[in-house]
Amino acid sequence: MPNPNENALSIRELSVTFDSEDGAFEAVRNVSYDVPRGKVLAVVGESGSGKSVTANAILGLIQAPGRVSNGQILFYPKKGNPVDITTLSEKDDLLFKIRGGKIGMIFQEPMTALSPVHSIGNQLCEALFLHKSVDKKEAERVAIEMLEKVGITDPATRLKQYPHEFSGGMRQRVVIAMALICEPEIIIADEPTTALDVTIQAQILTLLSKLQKETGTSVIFITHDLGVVAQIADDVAVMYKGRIVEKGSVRQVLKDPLHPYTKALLAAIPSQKNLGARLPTIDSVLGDTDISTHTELIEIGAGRSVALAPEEAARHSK
Ligand SMILES: Nc1ncnc2c1ncn2[C@@H]1O[C@H](COP(=O)(O)OP(=O)(O)OP(=O)(O)O)[C@@H](O)[C@H]1O
Repeated sequence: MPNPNENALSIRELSVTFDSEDGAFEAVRNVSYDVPRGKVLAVVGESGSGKSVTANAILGLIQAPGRVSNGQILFYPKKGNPVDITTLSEKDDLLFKIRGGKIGMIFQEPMTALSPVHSIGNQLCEALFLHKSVDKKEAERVAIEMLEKVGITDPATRLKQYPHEFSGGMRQRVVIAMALICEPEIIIADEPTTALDVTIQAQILTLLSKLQKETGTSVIFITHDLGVVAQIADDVAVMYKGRIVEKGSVRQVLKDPLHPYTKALLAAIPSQKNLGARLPTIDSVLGDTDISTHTELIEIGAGRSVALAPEEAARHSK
């Protein structure tokens, strides 16, 4: 499994299927994307497009009636051999090491990531005990340092407190500290600011961006908001109904979106210009455009791919 591009992770032709009495439903279809080391890849798309199911597959978290029905998820650790995560079972020690250790996770809703009955300090130290060989004193020192890094004042006192004693924004800072404390090589951030109010959202995004640059961690940032993508990401993959319909660098894709769905997502971003105006819905921008017929991604050069009719894709080829 060579890795010429220095990616931290490469997904290849991944499909995830949910079986039910009514038949099989492919929630993720033939998805391929790369997460370059030290960079931020945004995965954007509306609710139900398959962003979270893909992220769960990366962590080996697809459970029955779901299954990975095709493809590979290649993790390239900085040290050691590449691993195809789809081949690991729940009993595998390696999967345990990867989940929460090499690959950290920041969820949308901080309370799902934190236990209400344990102090913040206990939870941060527990994460360290699981993945690093440290004693209690060292774990507490690292936990205090981590809380400081995420902007929590008086960390030694805060360590003894419980999640309900923190505001929503502060709780999300704790979750970020939890995700980063084992020095993961990749962080998956699944809509990490959606549950927060707008001012706090901006603070959390700035914090994430700063920490990502300081630590050089690779990030998969899941969102439905292309506005956020512009702020935080290097590359973007746009998902629609389980497939990727366009991918490339953020600069290229936002400046010159080619797929009708990407164009519709861009039109739906609130901006200074349309402040106060009613934003168009994605369906209204798409109108009668049928975007279901061209499902294969075609490479058009400069690291960019788009699912368009071949003759149309050829017009955009560089
Ligand atoms: N456990 C499950 N059983 C059956 N179908 C599922 C299950 N989990 C997810 N799905 C389906 O897979 C599809 C993709 O869901 P997914 O959660 O990945 O979407 P998403 O793009 O992350 O949306 P959101 O932004 O709302 O989280 C959806 O149609 C969803 O209903």
